[in-house]
Amino acid sequence: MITMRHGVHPDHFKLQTTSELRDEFLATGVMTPGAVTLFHSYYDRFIFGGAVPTDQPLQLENDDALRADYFLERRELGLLNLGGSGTVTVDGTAYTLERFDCLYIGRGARDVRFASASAGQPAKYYINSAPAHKEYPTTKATQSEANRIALGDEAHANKRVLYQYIHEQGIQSCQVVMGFTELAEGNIWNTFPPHTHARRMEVYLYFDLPEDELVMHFMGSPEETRHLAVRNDEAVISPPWSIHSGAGTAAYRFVWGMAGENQSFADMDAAPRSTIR
Ligand SMILES: O=C(O)C(=O)C[C@H](O)C(=O)CO
Ligand SMILES: [Zn+2]
Repeated sequence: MITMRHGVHPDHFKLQTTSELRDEFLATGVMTPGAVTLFHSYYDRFIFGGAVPTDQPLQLENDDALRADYFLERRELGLLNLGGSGTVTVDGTAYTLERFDCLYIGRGARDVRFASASAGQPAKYYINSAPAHKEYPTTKATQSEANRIALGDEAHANKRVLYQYIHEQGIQSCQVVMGFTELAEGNIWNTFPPHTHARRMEVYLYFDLPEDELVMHFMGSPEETRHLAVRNDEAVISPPWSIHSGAGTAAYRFVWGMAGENQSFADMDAAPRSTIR
């Protein structure tokens, strides 16, 4: 079952209570052991979620909301393994994925199954999917094959490294752009100064956050910001008009995924600190 999430107008957004914002934009229970847990955002029809196989493989099930013969009939899918070793089998071909390995599965793949090597240390597959107009080849990439970008500095407590896997110069796709960012020890801020990109929506999944820590995630138009208290393995839907930044109570990692009008990572509109309210 896929949980649907509607979009809201910025004028409606600024009237929402904390509970309403959490209901609309926060996804919890993403990494539920023994289950595939998916959320469908009306922003760019982006589907995201987790698959955590334990002692039995899990299948990517079709969903009536897609009105398709199978899930990837008209879609593509990118996934990152954030947990223990596992195998993803696509139409009979098995791909072994270690932690921080990425797999892109192109439009037209009929049968996708998720397995863990050990039920005690299950794989945790984080999935991003978008409509696809063309079939690109199913492709695996390891963290060492990802494009590595060092960002930030200690003075602003935002020293971090960004790994791009599915992007214009990396794994080829129709819409999905996907990777993860890791904060250096003692650094807490991501994506600050913030930006928006009206051409693409984005989803952040925060992970590797210690049990009793949290990230205050900032969203909204630059001049009308709100925040969500986000915990480990929780995701935030970021509308195309929204900033998406966070400050943690400890270092963490987060997967970022986008879809929309283009795949130009640098196509973003900076929101200088002076404009933030
Ligand atoms: O830490 C960062 O900065 C990011 O990871 C930025 C995201 O990748 C993003 O928002 C790209 O549009
Ligand atoms: Zn962004």
